Amino acid sequence: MSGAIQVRGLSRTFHTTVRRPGFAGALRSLVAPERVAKHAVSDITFDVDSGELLALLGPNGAGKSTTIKMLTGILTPSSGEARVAGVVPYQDRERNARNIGAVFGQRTQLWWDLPVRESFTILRDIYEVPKAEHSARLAEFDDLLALSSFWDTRVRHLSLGQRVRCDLAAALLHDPPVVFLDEPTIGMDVVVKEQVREFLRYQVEQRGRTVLLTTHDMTEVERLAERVVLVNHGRLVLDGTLDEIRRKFGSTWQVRATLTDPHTEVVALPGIAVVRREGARVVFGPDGSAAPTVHQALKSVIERYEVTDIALDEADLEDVMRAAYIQAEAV
Ligand SMILES: Nc1ncnc2c1ncn2[C@@H]1O[C@H](COP(=O)(O)OP(=O)(O)OP(=O)(O)O)[C@@H](O)[C@H]1O
Repeated sequence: MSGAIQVRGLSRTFHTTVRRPGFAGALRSLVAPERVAKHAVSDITFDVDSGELLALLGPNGAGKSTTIKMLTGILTPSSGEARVAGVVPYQDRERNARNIGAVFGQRTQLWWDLPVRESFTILRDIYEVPKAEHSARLAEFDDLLALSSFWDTRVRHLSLGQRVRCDLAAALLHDPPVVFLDEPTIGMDVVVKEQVREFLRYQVEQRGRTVLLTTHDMTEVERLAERVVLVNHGRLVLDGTLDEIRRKFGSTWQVRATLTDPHTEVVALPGIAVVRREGARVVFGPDGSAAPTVHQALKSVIERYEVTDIALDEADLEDVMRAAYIQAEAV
């Protein structure tokens, strides 16, 4: 196996009892409970390379959180195997905890009644971070996340955006090579979201951390991830770069060009059809074959024709992912 995160045939089934409706049903359930199996994650395999940010996407209930819980050692898989920085997380939780940072957007790992500063001191002692390193790291986090204005505020009094910024800093205080983020920016305003994204980009590009992120925010995916893994009903349905996914599911782009010479002969280019022509104005689109990305198409048109104006319409990532989900439903 290679990669900072290695997932092989990972599965997790939950067994729950269901209550039958009505009084008689409730009585029957008490005597003879009906057990149902929920396959939350089924036979998932993927790798995340060192220094890569991967977005794990999928509709509600697809199995993203369950996957992250297995990789952070909170849950044990029913079958399959995972390694995070060389450690099997659910077998060696303590070693795994030293190698990873985790933020679950809805929950906090900070001490509710303590000021932020004290929470950070406790974490410093737990992870045995030398004092000088701790101070240097806090200064870096403060620079990127502007934490110092609420250092002395009790965690319970922080706003959501402030609290998640503190959680991010707390998760990275012991310098873990691998970071798991489950919907880190949920409910944040756009300014704070951008601040968090900037912070994550810095952690990946400058600090070489490996990040596995789940989100329903497609702007976040576009800004941060090069590669995405899409799960649906617990199964992996797609693993590819954003460009590959756009090519597969988002073939609705158009390039609109105005030619310098309206008499230029216009022909189709590889993968690109002429959708419409009105004098100098030409609209190009994908020809249905292995179509290029909108950016490749733009380059081909500019290289081939002399134009006075060029514009592009691209299916946004929400549309692309919707098409991917719909196709996945049909499988
Ligand atoms: N402890 C549990 N017991 C029983 N079923 C569970 C348990 N945890 C999760 N599930 C079920 O497993 C499936 C996957 O849930 P999971 O939380 O992993 O989805 P998700 O992709 O993270 O969804 P969301 O985007 O809504 O957070 C769901 O059908 C959920 O109801």
